[in-house]
Amino acid sequence: MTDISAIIVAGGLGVRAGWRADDPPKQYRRIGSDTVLARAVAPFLSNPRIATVQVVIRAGHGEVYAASVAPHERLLPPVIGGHRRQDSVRAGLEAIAGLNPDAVLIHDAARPFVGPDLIDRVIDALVDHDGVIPVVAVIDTIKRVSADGLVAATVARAELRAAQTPQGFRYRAIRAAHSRAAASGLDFTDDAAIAEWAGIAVACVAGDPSNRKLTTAEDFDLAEALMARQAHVGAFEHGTCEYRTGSGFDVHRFGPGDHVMLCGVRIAHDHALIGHSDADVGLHALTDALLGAIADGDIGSHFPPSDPRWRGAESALFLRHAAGLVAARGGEIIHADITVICETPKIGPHRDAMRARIADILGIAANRVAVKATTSEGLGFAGRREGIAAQATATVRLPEQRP
Ligand SMILES: Nc1ccn([C@@H]2O[C@H](COP(=O)(O)OP(=O)(O)OP(=O)(O)O)[C@@H](O)[C@H]2O)c(=O)n1
Ligand SMILES: C[C@](O)(CO)[C@H](O)COP(=O)(O)O
Repeated sequence: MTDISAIIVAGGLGVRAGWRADDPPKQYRRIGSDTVLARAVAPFLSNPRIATVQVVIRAGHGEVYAASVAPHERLLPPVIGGHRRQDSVRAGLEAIAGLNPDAVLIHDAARPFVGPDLIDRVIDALVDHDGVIPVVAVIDTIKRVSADGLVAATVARAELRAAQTPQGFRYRAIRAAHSRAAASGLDFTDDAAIAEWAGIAVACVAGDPSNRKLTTAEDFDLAEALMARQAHVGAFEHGTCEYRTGSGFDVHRFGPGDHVMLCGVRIAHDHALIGHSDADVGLHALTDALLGAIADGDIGSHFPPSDPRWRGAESALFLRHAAGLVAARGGEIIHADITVICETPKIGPHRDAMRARIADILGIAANRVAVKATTSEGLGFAGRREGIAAQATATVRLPEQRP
């Protein structure tokens, strides 16, 4: 594969990330020192196997684009996209028709954490395949939900994968497929779907969990946390850091219901835990442990139970917020350790799912998260099965704090 172009689609607005009229779209937001778009473009420009990079922008955004991405000899002038993502991709494909490359990589501007290895994996696989996409396994159980909000079915997930970008194709084949798709009036959410529809075989390579698409406001919180953490790596490397440990404890009583939320995982049970939020004692204790480590109040001071906004809230939101506060101080979460105290439900069968969920919320590896459980031998409120308690410890590394 000798002649490869990349198309970066940046013609969306970012409505789900909270875009409002007159705001620049989400791809022009800064995370750390660079915009999302600049970060998404950079690894393609620095890959010597990619001859040209074509960015597709929205009409009227030439100025904000120019302020975001520095000129580069292999970067073509931006072209204007269309109403849907697939229209923008098509505009990019048509714009490079004169170059007629052998292959094209199509990437979302909203995926700024794409790494050089992933790009190389897609290019390597294009030698033997007409279409290649990076995929990651689906970790949550997937439900099909009907219009009335009831679960219609649980979908077997063993064969499911979440598709990422860059997606690579033989240029002429995907250009023709996009052109037919445009004429068909059908909607497609990615280029592989258009390829499949047009009869192009699409192979999969390993994606990268950190190559997330920044879609919602929470995705941006996490991205900023990641950047802040990286910015302080230098300080850590030079030994100007300190370690702190925080602890947390929480209790919720049982009431009527058919499931409990524990450590971010829904477990069928003959009682529910009662609380203002989803009453996840494990995540509440860990949230307090993180807040303790940075000496920044407790879960109640950040999310007052009197505030109706937190009624029924998913506790992942509280934990993510605490992790964001650690990151905002340039900190890194080294370890999280939760002990759940209850007679039932049994925690063992759910331990790995809990660790994976907490790791995902905190943006750290699952081997930095411990979930343990104990009964209280029939003693006390937990022993009488009146509720569940959890205690947690969190260790964080912070840049040295001056008095
Ligand atoms: N008309 C469009 C719509 C989307 N995109 C691009 O396609 C990528 C993936 O789309 P998504 O994350 O859904 O972005 P938005 O369409 O901006 O998001 P939203 O649907 O929340 O408005 C983004 O890089 C986005 O800029 C595009 O080039 N042209
Ligand atoms: C192309 C994509 O990023 C692959 O996961 C995704 O399909 C874009 O979807 P969206 O609906 O534009 O967010």
